[in-house]
Amino acid sequence: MALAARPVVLELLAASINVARRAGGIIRDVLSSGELRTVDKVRRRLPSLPTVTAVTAVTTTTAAAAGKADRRAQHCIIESLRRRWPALAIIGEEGAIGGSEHDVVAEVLDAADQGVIDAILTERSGGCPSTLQKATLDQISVWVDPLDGTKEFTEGFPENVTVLIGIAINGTPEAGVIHQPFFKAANSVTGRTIWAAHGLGVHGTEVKWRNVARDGRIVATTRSHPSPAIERALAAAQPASIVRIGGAGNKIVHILDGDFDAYLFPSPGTSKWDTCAGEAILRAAGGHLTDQSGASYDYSAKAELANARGVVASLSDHAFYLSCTKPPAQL
Ligand SMILES: Nc1ncnc2c1ncn2[C@@H]1O[C@H](COP(=O)(O)O)[C@@H](O)[C@H]1OP(=O)(O)O
Ligand SMILES: [Mg+2]
Ligand SMILES: [Mg+2]
Ligand SMILES: [Mg+2]
Repeated sequence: MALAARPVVLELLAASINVARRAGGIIRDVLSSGELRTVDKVRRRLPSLPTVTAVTAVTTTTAAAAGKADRRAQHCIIESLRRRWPALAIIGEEGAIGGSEHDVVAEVLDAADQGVIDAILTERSGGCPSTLQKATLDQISVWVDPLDGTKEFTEGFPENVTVLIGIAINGTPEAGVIHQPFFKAANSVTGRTIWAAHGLGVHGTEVKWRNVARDGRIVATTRSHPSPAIERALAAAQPASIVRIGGAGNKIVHILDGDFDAYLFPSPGTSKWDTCAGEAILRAAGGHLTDQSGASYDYSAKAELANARGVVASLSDHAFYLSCTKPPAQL
């Protein structure tokens, strides 16, 4: 049953699911056609089995290929959305770039995606959450990271790569899409798209909460941007194990999948496009993504781009993880 007038933010969400998937296909194409080099075997920890490391050969690609994938994926996302909503505030990591018409999605609204959202709304008692119903285009800002986990993309860990599209209403992340171009599903389909909206729940994965009391804490952080503050916070968390993997979106997905409990990054380095989508999805699951003091970031179109006060993300126990990032008491 088509809704009378779909809220613009839900049309935008359905379109974002579609273009994120298309951008993922572009990234896979660039990797498969890029300059690939197979480097020596590397030992890496498996997130689901933190005490086990696997030795695998990895295929790397060049920074030029990563740049090309970044630019093409961003052009696909931003140009496709802008054709439908020319006045929409969209901020992309790669800045103002051109691109080929070939990468633009002519019809951004995929009927199937829109149908899934319509069905959720129809089944939801009370209909559409008023935050989503009332939002007007001028209140919306969209933050796009076309390829998160760039370093890992070039160093042979493509499974860390995600496409991130975050949708904020009056500066608060209310809907988001995280697409994993290299996710291998059980039915060997490549790619997975996780999305959520305020009050409509999380879709594309079944959110799992770990039993910390029984199994101990598993905490994740950066693989490629370490700092002493991060090491202090990890020590303070006294985790059963630590996972060091790339990508902001990737770490949010692993929290939702129940692979670990928190993402601790009490350092500058990430930007609004790294966290807007993940924050919206975590919030829809009942979790939190804040700065290291527990304050929310502002995602309105004119907000500062940098997450200057770090990132702490969790499904539960957020106050505990914030306490781990406190600087050592002044001696
Ligand atoms: N110092 C930094 N300089 C540039 N980007 C950073 C930095 N630290 C983090 N990022 C961005 O935040 C993401 C999460 O960080 P990490 O992977 O280290 O956990 C990175 O994938 C990268 O996004 P991107 O790859 O889109 O440039
Ligand atoms: Mg990023
Ligand atoms: Mg990026
Ligand atoms: Mg970057």
